[in-house]
Amino acid sequence: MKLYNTMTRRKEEFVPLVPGEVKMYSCGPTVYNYFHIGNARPFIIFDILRNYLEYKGYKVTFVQNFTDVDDKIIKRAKEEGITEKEVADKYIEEYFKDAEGLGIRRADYHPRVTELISDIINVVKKIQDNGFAYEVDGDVYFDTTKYREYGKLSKQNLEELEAGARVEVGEHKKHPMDFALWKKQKPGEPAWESPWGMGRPGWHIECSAMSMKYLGETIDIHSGGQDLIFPHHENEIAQSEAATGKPFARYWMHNGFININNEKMSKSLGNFFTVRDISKMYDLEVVRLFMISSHYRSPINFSKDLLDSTKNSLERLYIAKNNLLHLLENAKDRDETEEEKALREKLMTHKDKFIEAMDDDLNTADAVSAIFDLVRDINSNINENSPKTLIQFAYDLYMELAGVLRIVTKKEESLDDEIEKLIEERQKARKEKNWALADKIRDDLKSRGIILEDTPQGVKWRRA
Ligand SMILES: Nc1ncnc2c1ncn2[C@@H]1O[C@H](COP(=O)(O)OP(=O)(O)OP(=O)(O)O)[C@@H](O)[C@H]1O
Ligand SMILES: [Zn+2]
Repeated sequence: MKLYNTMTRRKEEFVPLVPGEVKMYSCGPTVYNYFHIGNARPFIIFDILRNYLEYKGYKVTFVQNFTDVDDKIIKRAKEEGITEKEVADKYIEEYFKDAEGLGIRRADYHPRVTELISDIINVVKKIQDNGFAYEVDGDVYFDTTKYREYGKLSKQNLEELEAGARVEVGEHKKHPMDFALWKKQKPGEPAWESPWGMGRPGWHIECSAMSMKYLGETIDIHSGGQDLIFPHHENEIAQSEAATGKPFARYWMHNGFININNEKMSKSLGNFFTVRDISKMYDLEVVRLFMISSHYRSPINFSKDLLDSTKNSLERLYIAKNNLLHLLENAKDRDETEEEKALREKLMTHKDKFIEAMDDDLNTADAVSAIFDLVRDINSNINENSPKTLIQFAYDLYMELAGVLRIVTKKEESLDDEIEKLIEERQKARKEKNWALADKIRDDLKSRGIILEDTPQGVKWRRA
């Protein structure tokens, strides 16, 4: 498999450090809000990378952190009159709800900064002992001038960076690009004891410490959004390599942005849709399919129109799945003809295409196309006259590929049951002359592509 490595700026053959095992770390959310569609992109993409590596037979250990102490969380807690822990607990719980809706599995470890303070302090001490950090009145800074390779990920050199840098008032660092490993407590802020007095970790150090704790000093893949290349990942590399003297991560992967009107979707610009808001209008599986229909490094311009067309595409995938299930129920047991055997071969070519695409730097866009091509061939070649073995083969192949991307995962029964239940509710509302509720249920179903028809035999439904 080839992966694009930001460190070398080219696609490289992926070779894990230990054969058969992959250790990967992805920078997780700062938990002071619901996460938005832009944030969802790395969560979905790197979860798919993990699935795919497992599909290929690797044993994967995956870590994604929660930043649960930082300026934004402290601000949020003050605004709401609650503790930082309460803010973080709430949004971690909400993260898991939305992530589940998006089909994202839990990582093997989801460490939180506040639970690893002593590990973080130990890494800061190591960096200081190795001569790469200095203390000024309770703050500890990383000395960028001591780390010769500073800038190697973002391809910038220290002199140029220093020329453009600004030192904020109140900072006591020796060089403009030095950054905080440990921050002295300010009044009213959460703080922990340390060799440098009461304080809290800087942002970058948490990922170095967590990655080392759960995955070891050198890991295979480190990932996040493109905005993290500098300074976050550059600083993670400097800290980690200063602490251990070993390479920190072998492959650096970065996803492109979700934009709105060609501008990055971000909390600070206010141009974002939270996953939670979108979940009120769309099944989140639509968002997942939308996200993986582009290559992860390409920018995506987000629009509701795109979501609508993705919704229709997903519906087509479900119809094909349900057709196969219905065909299976009544299928004949008979031997396959030569032509039917040849069809198997033809269907398998789509699997080859799928794998070729995924092996080429996780090209989910082409992988999704391969699934649609497969579905097209299934629809036009498999019918009620097909033998059971062939229908089962087509169904298994389809579900195998969809399963790697974790799409088309819902069972038909559960969908049908839910619709029947809503129809009953609507009948009850009509009996009670609650026309508003009855209309609302009909319209909600319509927006999901389910059309109700009142017939003399009762209410019937069909897919639009
Ligand atoms: N518009 C976007 N498109 C793709 N990825 C994004 C986008 N915005 C943030 N990310 C990624 O989301 C992940 C979670 O980051 P985090 O919770 O720190 O969000 P953030 O950077 O604070 O968001 P914002 O930029 O909206 O303030 C990071 O990997 C980050 O690179
Ligand atoms: Zn990080």
